[in-house]
Amino acid sequence: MSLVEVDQASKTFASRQRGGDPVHALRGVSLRVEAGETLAVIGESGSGKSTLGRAVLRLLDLDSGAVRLDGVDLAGLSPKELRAKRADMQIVFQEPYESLNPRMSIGAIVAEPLQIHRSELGSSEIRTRVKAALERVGLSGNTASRLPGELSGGQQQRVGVARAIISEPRFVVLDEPTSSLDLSIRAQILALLAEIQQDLGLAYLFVSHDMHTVEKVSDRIAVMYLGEIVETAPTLDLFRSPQHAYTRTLLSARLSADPREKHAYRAFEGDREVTA
Ligand SMILES: Nc1ncnc2c1ncn2[C@@H]1O[C@H](COP(=O)(O)OP(=O)(O)OP(=O)(O)O)[C@@H](O)[C@H]1O
Repeated sequence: MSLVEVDQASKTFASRQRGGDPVHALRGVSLRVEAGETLAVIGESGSGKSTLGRAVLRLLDLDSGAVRLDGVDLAGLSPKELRAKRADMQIVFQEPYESLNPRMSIGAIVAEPLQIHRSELGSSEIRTRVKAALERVGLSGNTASRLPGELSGGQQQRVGVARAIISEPRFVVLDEPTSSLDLSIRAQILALLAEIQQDLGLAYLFVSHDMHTVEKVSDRIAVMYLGEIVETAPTLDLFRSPQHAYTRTLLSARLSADPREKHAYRAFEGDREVTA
């Protein structure tokens, strides 16, 4: 049994445009995440990566399919049981500032998961743990009294990481955790995430559109294209011998993550590119 198992997950959204076609964000996606590993999910913008990350944590409901943590189907849990499971699975978002309540102190933001999942802890124990979590991510304990707007982007993302790890999860979804940051800061946050993974034995689902990043951080890579996983392989194998045409296109660096570019008109069927 794997730590996280996703079986045949499907999700369709009504179009955001009036009269538009429904969007099949996930089409029968299956994957496994083992304890302590990093599985990267890579694909261009709109391929369904964030939807998958949220569905895995049951932050949104699937139309069909199942997500299991330790073999337990999350859809079968009561709200109370799901809350308890959430201590074990957390998320770090792409835009740190948007994911932090601007009116809450950093201390209150980082303490929140403990207040939800460990309500038996007293306030002085919570303060001690918040300080330790902030220090663990390279921030001083007195950052707790500051507001998100007073911090740099990199510091804000460190707060996002502290909030994700304070409940001692075993699985964290990293939804493009560095793509809004400057290049020099990106490397620091990636190094921090790797250290924390080692220390805590965490498993990551690392959502990204950037092959260079996932090459550095992942044990295995799942490639998403139009709501489907077209290929999953250990990182080295995927780079050495990509099986699917879309993976080869991603690797050839002809493809950027910008959907306005020409590649958006490329199409892939089975394992080959179909040119119009
Ligand atoms: N709540 C929603 N309502 C309607 N459509 C949605 C909703 N959420 C996502 N979508 C659509 O589903 C598809 C997949 O979106 P998703 O955000 O999962 O892709 P992504 O690969 O994470 O892209 P990005 O890297 O741009 O975030 C897109 O076409 C998106 O517009």
